[in-house]
Amino acid sequence: MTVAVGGLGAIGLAVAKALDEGRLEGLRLTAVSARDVAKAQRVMSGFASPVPVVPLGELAEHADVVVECVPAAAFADVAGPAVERGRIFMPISVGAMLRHMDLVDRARRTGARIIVPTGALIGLDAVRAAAEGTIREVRLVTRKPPLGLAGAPYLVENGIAVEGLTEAKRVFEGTAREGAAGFPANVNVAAALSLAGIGPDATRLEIWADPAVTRNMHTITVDADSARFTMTIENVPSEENPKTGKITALSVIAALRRLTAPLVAGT
Ligand SMILES: NC(=O)C1=CN([C@@H]2O[C@H](COP(=O)(O)OP(=O)(O)OC[C@H]3O[C@@H](n4cnc5c(N)ncnc54)[C@H](OP(=O)(O)O)[C@@H]3O)[C@@H](O)[C@H]2O)C=CC1
Ligand SMILES: O=C([O-])CC(=O)C(=O)O
Repeated sequence: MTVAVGGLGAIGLAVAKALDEGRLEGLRLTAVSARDVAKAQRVMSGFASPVPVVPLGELAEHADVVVECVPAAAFADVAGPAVERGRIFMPISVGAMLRHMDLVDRARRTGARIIVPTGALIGLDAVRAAAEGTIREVRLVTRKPPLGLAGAPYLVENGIAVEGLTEAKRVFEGTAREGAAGFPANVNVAAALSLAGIGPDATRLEIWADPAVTRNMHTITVDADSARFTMTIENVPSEENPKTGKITALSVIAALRRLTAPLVAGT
């Protein structure tokens, strides 16, 4: 299968490198997109097989699988053409996906498939299994260093300051949909959890700005007729973008690997 990657930042570059290095059996990188084309070409000069840098809307013309790794604002430029051409579309700006759920109906029509990786979160296999039965409650508590949240539209609109905090402060409580809208660069994990489980309006989210933590921490709690579980992940920030946990790119790589692997484990 051929793969195109939109965005060569913290996540996209790691994914493109894994493909270029031949670490994903049966998958080959054929195109990338970047805002700064000259920078992308410089970065790829170290690749075994550099590929064309094309506009986001053209990625789908170059590959069977289109991976979106751009800021939320550019999500639709990648997503629309990929789904329209019937590709496998892998979004990572999952908060933006919630505002474009019409893509699911379009995918049904074109034969495209939208595969949302677990990303920076944990346990979506168990959430999906539980959702085949009856789930009573899904809750996510996200705890981040205050600077990782600074500038989020919800904080700005509500005059909530996170600078100079000496103790943890709960800055948001609401639904995953409201959280994804108010914190577009921060809680993609809440959006992914909601899509795996009971949807963005029923999934509850709390966001804490906590000066005592150096990692992005996410705890999910699920109460279902089949099981009750609580899981926490503590994400090491990536060097390129401290808002993004290192495990996010690895999750995308693992999700790509299962597209062609002869054996896959996990739901
Ligand atoms: N699902 C999850 O669990 C997680 C999701 N995310 C989300 O994933 C997305 C990517 O994150 P991350 O890799 O850390 O972000 P970065 O900011 O590190 O990288 C984004 C890249 O997109 C490029 N870009 C921006 N605009 C365009 C455009 N119009 N055309 C082509 N390329 C463009 C930028 O180029 P340039 O460098 O030239 O500006 C940059 O290289 C974000 O939306 C983030 O919120 C993050 C963490 C976890
Ligand atoms: O924890 C992370 O790496 C990033 C995060 O919360 C998100 O974007 O949802």
